[in-house]
Amino acid sequence: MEVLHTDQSVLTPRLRFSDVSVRFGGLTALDSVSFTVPPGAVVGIIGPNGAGKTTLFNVICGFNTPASGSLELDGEKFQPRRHRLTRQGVARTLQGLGLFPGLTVLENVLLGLESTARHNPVEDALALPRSRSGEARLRVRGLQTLDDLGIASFASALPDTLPYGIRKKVALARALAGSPRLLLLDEPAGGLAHEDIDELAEIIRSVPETGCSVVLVEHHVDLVMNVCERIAVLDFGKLIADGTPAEIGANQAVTDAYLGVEPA
Ligand SMILES: Nc1ncnc2c1ncn2[C@@H]1O[C@H](COP(=O)(O)OP(=O)(O)OP(=O)(O)O)[C@@H](O)[C@H]1O
Repeated sequence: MEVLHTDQSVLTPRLRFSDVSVRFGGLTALDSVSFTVPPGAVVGIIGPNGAGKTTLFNVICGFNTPASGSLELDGEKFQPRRHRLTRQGVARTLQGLGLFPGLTVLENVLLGLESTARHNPVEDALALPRSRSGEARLRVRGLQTLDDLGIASFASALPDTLPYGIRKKVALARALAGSPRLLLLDEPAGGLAHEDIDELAEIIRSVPETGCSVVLVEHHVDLVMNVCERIAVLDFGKLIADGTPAEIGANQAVTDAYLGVEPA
């Protein structure tokens, strides 16, 4: 496949986070934080416990409203609507799995597609059930996503019967099924064995091939260093560094704040 080398700096960022501040009473969880996520890039967000990483995700998902600042998605003002996020092109995986134990793997993945499915306005107005062809299309898309992650053979299984690493992939498939523009991964390596983390790294690296950008919050620094082209570092709600993995690895302030500290 021919690879086009584009200068990312001239492209409109997939996500622009501008001067965003979030306060909880007297606590400033994010303090005028700005960074961008280029199209088709994997960007890592690291920082010690309480640095503001989850709050940053929550702003992008509309769960926390900034006191000031703004967001843009593909150059347009972005006002996240948490119940319509998938339709806005943003998907998120949770720190836990968030799978429904009573639904099969495929049914769990289809939940990720439900909210993106373009409804037929007449069917909607009359509260008619989704057409069979529409259902079939969603199932094909769900199965394709499972297949892309190498887990199509588990489509009919219940999640609790599967190893943790597979269940993690199911959660990822649910997020990817709706073909998001931006995928937020919240500590995806948590609870995974070493070999599963290597496989996860491969998957994360492959996501931009679909045109989707990734923001990765992760304590597993090796994973972040391996898969991200840029890394933003938060400490006490402030952005203390933003650069390539090599730049971040060589940054003394980052080492002091975070890299020297073994995560719990
Ligand atoms: N809803 C809330 N109400 C009050 N304080 C909050 C709330 N959510 C987060 N905080 C505080 O905001 C700060 C940032 O928290 P946040 O969870 O974003 O950090 P984090 O970097 O994700 O930490 P961790 O790595 O432990 O998940 C912390 O001091 C936290 O206690």
